Amino acid sequence: MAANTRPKHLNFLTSNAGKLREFQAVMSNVPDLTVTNRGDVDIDEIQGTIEEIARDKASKGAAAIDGPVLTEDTALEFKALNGLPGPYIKYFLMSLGHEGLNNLLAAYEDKSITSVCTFAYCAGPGQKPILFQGRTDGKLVPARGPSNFGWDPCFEYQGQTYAEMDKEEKNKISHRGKALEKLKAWLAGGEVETL
Ligand SMILES: O=c1nc[nH]c2c1ncn2[C@H]1C[C@H](O)[C@@H](COP(=O)(O)OP(=O)(O)OP(=O)(O)O)O1
Ligand SMILES: [Mg+2]
Repeated sequence: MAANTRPKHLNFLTSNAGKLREFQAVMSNVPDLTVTNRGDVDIDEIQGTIEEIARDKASKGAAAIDGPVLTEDTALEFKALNGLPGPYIKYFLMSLGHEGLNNLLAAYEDKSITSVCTFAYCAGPGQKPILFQGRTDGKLVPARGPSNFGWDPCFEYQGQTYAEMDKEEKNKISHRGKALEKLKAWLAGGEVETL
């Protein structure tokens, strides 16, 4: 896609306030870009790989609103569990809570986890989504810090949990911050790694 055909507007479909807050903090000052959000479009999420789920969600979103959309999927991979819960982390978190997530790794010495953020841009119904992915390695720990965004209190990166960091600090090193750097570079016409 030529640089001059890259979008000047992003309509981010998400019902998650934490995702939206971090997205807006990074994207609201991008030159020549406007962003909007819709949280009311219900998209059934399929089972599959992170990338399959991300593509399907963006395609369904574009069909639902009959226009261009940006969607995002977040996964949390536990190394000792060969990548699970991965894209199903939402349901694990809802059912088990922070303590239950830690219990999943009680039998394992290796507490390594990776947060994975995948933004998907779909230019309209029937168009192939373009994926921008960011990954950050960390450690699963008992909850520390404010509990206002998902599993943030349990994700430790270099001695601090995501929840203990201030917002700017998290965006600098997080899965979402890295994915948004790729998206921004692409919007500016650059060659970036997409999926
Ligand atoms: O940076 C994060 N720090 C902590 N927790 C996070 C983060 N990012 C997503 N999360 C949580 C939200 C949900 O429990 C699950 C992802 O599920 P996921 O389907 O991608 O999100 P969602 O359903 O809440 O919003 P959406 O409307 O965009 O699908 O991980
Ligand atoms: Mg979801």
